[in-house]
Amino acid sequence: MNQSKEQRILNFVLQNAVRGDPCSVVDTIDKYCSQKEWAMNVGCEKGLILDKTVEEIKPSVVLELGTYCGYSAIRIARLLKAGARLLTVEFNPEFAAIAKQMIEFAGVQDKVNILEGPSEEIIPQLKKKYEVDTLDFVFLDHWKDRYSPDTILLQECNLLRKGSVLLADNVICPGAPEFLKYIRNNPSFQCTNYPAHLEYMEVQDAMEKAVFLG
Ligand SMILES: Cc1cc(-c2n[nH]c(CCNC(=O)c3cc(-c4ccc(F)cc4)cc(O)c3O)n2)ccn1
Ligand SMILES: [Mg+2]
Repeated sequence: MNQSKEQRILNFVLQNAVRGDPCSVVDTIDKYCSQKEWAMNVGCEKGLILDKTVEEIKPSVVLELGTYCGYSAIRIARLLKAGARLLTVEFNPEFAAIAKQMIEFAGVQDKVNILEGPSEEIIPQLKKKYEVDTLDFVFLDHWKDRYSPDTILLQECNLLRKGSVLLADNVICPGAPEFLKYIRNNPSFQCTNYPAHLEYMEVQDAMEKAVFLG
């Protein structure tokens, strides 16, 4: 049975990156996806915006929606302080299996917990099943039409506290118009837009940061 693109990306990392070195895994994925096969990793340009946000917040508990191959999970985990943890949610079992191997190869598995399933099922389980009190940082990178319903669900589940930061990928391409409308008209959020390009392409994209005001 021929390999998936995600399997090819993982194999390229296993053969070309340095085991235990998260930066080399990230750079190797970017090299493959810019030169050989496009893939929906956040990429290096938007990845720097993600890095700066994580370094600013110094979060203890992070939720990522949309793991894919684990590229942004590795970017986030490499910057987390000792004892901090990342919970990342992936809907597709094949992607989750690839991400698990990628995260282990990068050596950040002790900081990362991959939760398999749809976000709307996992979010209501975070407090009781995953012992989360509140989330310091949420990276939204999953199905774009789920960004606003899941932001509402996070509030309903009391998972946000004053100062919790949301960062959403792809608000221009593929686009999350409903989310932008919701979050920018909501007085409980302070929003900032970060124009960028779609990963590995000369196509306009942007990230949106939203700080929960409580
Ligand atoms: C419901 C639920 C869902 C998930 C979930 N897990 N994994 C994902 C991946 C979602 N990501 C994307 O679809 C995505 C797409 C593009 C893109 C594609 C094609 C183009 F032409 C241009 C741009 C670019 C990106 O940067 C993206 O992030 N969702 C997890 C849990 N619960
Ligand atoms: Mg994305």
